[in-house]
Amino acid sequence: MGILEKISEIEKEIARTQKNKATEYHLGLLKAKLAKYRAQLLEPSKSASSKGEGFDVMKSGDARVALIGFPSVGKSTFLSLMTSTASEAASYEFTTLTCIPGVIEYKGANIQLLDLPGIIEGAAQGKGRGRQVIAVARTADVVIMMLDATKGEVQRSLLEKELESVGIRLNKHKPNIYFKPKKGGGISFNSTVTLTQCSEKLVQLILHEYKIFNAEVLFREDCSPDEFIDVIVGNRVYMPCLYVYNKIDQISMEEVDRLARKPNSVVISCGMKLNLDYLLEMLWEYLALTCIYTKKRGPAELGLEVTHGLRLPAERPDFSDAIILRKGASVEHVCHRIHRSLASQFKYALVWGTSTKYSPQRVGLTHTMEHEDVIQIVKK
Ligand SMILES: Nc1nc2c(ncn2[C@@H]2O[C@H](COP(=O)(O)OP(=O)(O)OP(=O)(O)O)[C@@H](O)[C@H]2O)c(=O)[nH]1
Ligand SMILES: [K+]
Ligand SMILES: [Mg+2]
Repeated sequence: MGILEKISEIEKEIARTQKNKATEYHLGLLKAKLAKYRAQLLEPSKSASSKGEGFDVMKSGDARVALIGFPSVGKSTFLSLMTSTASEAASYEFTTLTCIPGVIEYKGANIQLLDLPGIIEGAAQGKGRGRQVIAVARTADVVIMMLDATKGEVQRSLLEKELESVGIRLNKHKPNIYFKPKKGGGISFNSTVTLTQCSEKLVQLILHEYKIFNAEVLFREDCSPDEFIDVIVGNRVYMPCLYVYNKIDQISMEEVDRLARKPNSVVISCGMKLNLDYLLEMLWEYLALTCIYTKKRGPAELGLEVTHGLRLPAERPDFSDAIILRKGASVEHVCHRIHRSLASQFKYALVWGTSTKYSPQRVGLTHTMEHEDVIQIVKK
């Protein structure tokens, strides 16, 4: 039996097994098996033909966004609208056959936007150019799942399933489980919270399925067996995903309203250029980027003024050249971005902005920066 058949057998068995206390272990085991076979399926094949020609686009800019969706939902139209790159759009399916990069300039950041071929059900198993598309999606910071507002919700759940099956977890955080395989000592199991979905016995069963007999496991969260399997397997990608419903010019106001209220969703029309600004705002939030401006010490601050009582103006921050960092970045991150050795010469920094109580405020390397803060670094 091939792997695909094994997978479908297990999926069928899971579907027909009633979920209750008595079947809990059996189901957990089936899920562990399923994850194992899927992993085998995804192992890169040795043949060169599976390599995607035209898919190896260099990462550039401050962040990468991948456009994923069924054929003809408007991905290429969107790229051509938001960037200076033109990507062919047409009314027939599979117009786009490779990965086409463009750049969105927003709030001083360069966001790389990747247009990709449409994907269909079975993409994860290699249908169409599904595997290459999904491989690119894994490298993104945010996925935009573009949907045709005139089509039903089934497209969305099909795509979610495809991405899920290759270890991409959308809008989920990494399960808070400490897991460390050991050389001996058996399995030590602990939890800091009450567990309602996993037990020590189930955890052991799952670990045995992966031939792990010695390990330390600590649940810090009430996780499900699937989440525990994700931790064991390890190569999961936790990806923010924005669901974008395009072509709202074709549906009723009531329907637009209903879609717009869904979590993680934005409604747009590329054709009529509706709501694109709001989409950018949402995208910015999902990318969780922070712009920091630097300011040199002016002559006044260096004590060079006082000629004829004339105050020389302090140097102005350079607002044209922001340093783009991840949300939560510290002063140390800023230093590293400016120069490799700056952190080691660091004495203190002055920060103006929302991250400090006073403007400016003297801060150390561990201070957390916020969006649009201005910083001046003083060296030893
Ligand atoms: N009514 C309407 N049509 C749109 C909108 N956006 C795109 N289209 C049309 O939808 C069709 C498909 O657009 P594409 O941009 O080629 O779609 P795609 O997702 O890139 O398609 P593939 O590359 O084939 O996967 C084109 O005929 C577009 O003109 C929109 O907002 N409203
Ligand atoms: K198309
Ligand atoms: Mg296209």
